[in-house]
Amino acid sequence: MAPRKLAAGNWKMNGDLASLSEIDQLCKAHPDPGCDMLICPPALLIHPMAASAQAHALTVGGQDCHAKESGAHTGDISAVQLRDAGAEYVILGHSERRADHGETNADVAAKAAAAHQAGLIAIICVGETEAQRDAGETLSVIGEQIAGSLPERSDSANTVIAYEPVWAIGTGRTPTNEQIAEVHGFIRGQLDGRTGDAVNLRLLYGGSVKPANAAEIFAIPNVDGALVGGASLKAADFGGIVAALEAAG
Ligand SMILES: O=C[C@H](O)COP(=O)(O)O
Repeated sequence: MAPRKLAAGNWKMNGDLASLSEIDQLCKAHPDPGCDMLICPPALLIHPMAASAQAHALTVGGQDCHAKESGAHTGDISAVQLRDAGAEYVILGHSERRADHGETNADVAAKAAAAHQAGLIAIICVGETEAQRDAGETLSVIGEQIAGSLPERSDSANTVIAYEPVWAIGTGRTPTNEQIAEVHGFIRGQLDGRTGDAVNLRLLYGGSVKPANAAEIFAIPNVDGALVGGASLKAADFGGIVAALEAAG
């Protein structure tokens, strides 16, 4: 059976305790969603959000984790600690972490292995910069990121991949449907042979997804959901994306 599609929200460094009211509204509007619904808030909000999500069909995730389980790593959070706080997923290798914190594919693979060990589902992000796309390097960059960022024993139960072209994040620009289809088809092919169940591993598209363009994006082959930034902050916007994913079936 094909896995349920996934609407994932990444709040990035936005939101506070008062923002939890958005979660209440989202859960009330979608008490029994026809897809998996996930919000990854800043770390400080994971525990209270997970507590209010407990009675609802919402899961909560982290935005990063350390590769080690514990120790002298000031300011970092381990996968085990995320799990303890109520997280079920963790986003890893987001382009903002790769750029701001110099995370390499090997770093991402080590973090993903720790996430799997802790029982978290890793959402591993890949994507090309505009310069790489213009240079015709999109597929080779993504091939390298997939090869280097997925630890051994990655499968559809513990891993999700998000394709996020760096130039589409927060810009209002999106690739053409053909460009998304090409990259998602390519990623599916790369997974074949690496995981026993490549066909079931969920591939998300991320980058300026809004209620207005969600239905069109979800109709593209091999798009199993979205990783949403700005439009995940408000219940009404994210709810519109959830509704489009439900309608896509
Ligand atoms: O993780 C989410 C992505 O970076 C997309 O962000 P955006 O929807 O604001 O473009």
